[in-house]
Order: sequence, then structure tokens, then C-alpha cells
Amino acid sequence: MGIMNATDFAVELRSVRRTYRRGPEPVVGLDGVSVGFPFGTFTAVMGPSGSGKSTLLRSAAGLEAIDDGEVRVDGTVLGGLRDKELTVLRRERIGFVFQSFNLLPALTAAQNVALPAKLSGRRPAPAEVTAALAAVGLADRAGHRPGELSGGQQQRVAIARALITRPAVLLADEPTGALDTRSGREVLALLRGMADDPGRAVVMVTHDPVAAAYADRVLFLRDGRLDGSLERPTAEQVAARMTALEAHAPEAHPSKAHPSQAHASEASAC
Ligand SMILES: Nc1ncnc2c1ncn2[C@@H]1O[C@H](COP(=O)(O)OP(=O)(O)OP(=O)(O)O)[C@@H](O)[C@H]1O
Repeated sequence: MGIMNATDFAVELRSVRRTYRRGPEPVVGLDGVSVGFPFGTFTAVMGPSGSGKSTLLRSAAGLEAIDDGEVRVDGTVLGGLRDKELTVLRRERIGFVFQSFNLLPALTAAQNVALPAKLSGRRPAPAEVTAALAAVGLADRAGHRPGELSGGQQQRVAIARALITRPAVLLADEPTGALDTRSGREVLALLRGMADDPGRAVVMVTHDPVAAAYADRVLFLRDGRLDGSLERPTAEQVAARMTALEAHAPEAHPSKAHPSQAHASEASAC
């Protein structure tokens, strides 16, 4: 590998600022965040409730109207695109996986997986859909509807759907939040494997230190700013860091307490 340049990052945020102006007081979502997500890596994003994790993920996906700074996906500056171009780039270069799977209930697993490619005006070959399902271990469930699949299987279909366009980045918001420990672990192992593809980066928001320990790197956010990172962390190191961060969090949300102890399991739903 040569010297790192902009295109070595699947996604890069430069001095990104996002302020919400709904109520009387502006609320800071992101307060000048600069970070790059290199190809072939798996990054977890953690931080107390309200620290800006979802705002960061949504900004990386081009879903936030940022006030300042720049977001690049595979070298393309999102702010320079027309709406239509942004839609196409989002569809083809960015995969998104949600806590709640977001599959269409009336469609089979295969039809759900094929949908983004179809929306891009490309009818995927059945073999391509089968290969995507096989990559998540579900080749034999192609004809099942989401209601006929377990939560873990539904999330794996969602991952296959996110990957069929071969995106530069897979963004996952609490992908194991609704899963039991075992299914969560399967999904994390899949994401880990997906991140080893040199043409892709995986970025995952999680509250679970055990989930974060699957990543190459954990970024910590506090009050909309980056507040350190850990490389190849253990769950214990992540949990200790989260406990320290939450102790400093100005606004605690007791009703949304997040597990941050080393013994917290992947099953921790939020
Ligand atoms: N659409 C919005 N309108 C107004 N304020 C918002 C909006 N979205 C987020 N915020 C505020 O921006 C800040 C960051 O929110 P964000 O959702 O990014 O945090 P988070 O770290 O993902 O939190 P959680 O762990 O609770 O999901 C919070 O103070 C939040 O209240």
C-alpha cells in the first residue's frame, strides 16, 4: 500500500458540524467531527445517549443536511451532488442496516434482496441473488417471507440486501439491538467477515461492548465530538471506557440506560 490518500477511505468526514434547530435552543448533533473509515476495516461507534452516533452514521450516508464540513464517500464529496446524483450514489455505494431490519413483509427474502438493484434500474440475475443469500448462510430460505424467518435470519437478509449493489460502505445502526445473544453473534461474525473485503468498510453504531469488540477500532463520541478511540479492543476495555464517558455525560437519560458493563451480553436490546 502506498501513502494514504482520500480514496483509501470508503467514507471520510471532515470537520462535519450538524446543529438541530427545532426548539428554542439549538441542539448540537455533531460538533466538528473529522474521521476516515478505511477500506477493509470494521469500526464501531460508541458513546452515551445523545452523543451523536446516529447523526454521524446518517451524515456518512448522506441523510443529514450538514451545516459545515464535508462528507466523502469513495472519494466523492456528497455536498457537491444534485439530489438525483446523491440518490444514485446512496443506492449504489452505501448499504444501510437497521436495528429493526426494515424488510418488506409481503416480499420473499430473494425479492427483498433484489429490490435495491431493481430500484437502480438493474434486474439482478437470480444467481446473483442466490449468491447474496448464500453469503449470509440463507440460500435455502430464498422463498420465505420475513414473517417466516427468525430475527437473526431477517437481519441476515437485510445484510444481503445491503450488499447486493457492492457498496463501498456498510453502515449498521444497532444491528444486533433486537437480537438474542446467539443470533447477534452470528450477525457480528458476518459483519466482521464483510469488512475484510478490501473494497468495503463497515461502520456500526452499538451500545454493546461485546459487539464493539468484534471491530478493528472503536470510536467514542461525547457531546457531538470524537473523544478517543481504541484499536483491537477487548469488551472489558470498551466497557471501562464507556463507564468513564457516561460518568461525564452532562445529561443522563436514566430511562435509556445502556448496558456498559463487561458482562453485558450481545442481547442487550436498547
Ligand atoms: N431530528 C432531530 N431534531 C432535533 N434534535 C435532534 C434530532 N436528531 C438528533 N437530535 C439531537 O442531536 C443529539 C445527537 O443525537 P443522536 O441521535 O445522533 O445521538 P445518539 O448518540 O445516536 O443517541 P442514542 O444512543 O440515544 O440513539 C441529541 O441531543 C439529539 O437529541
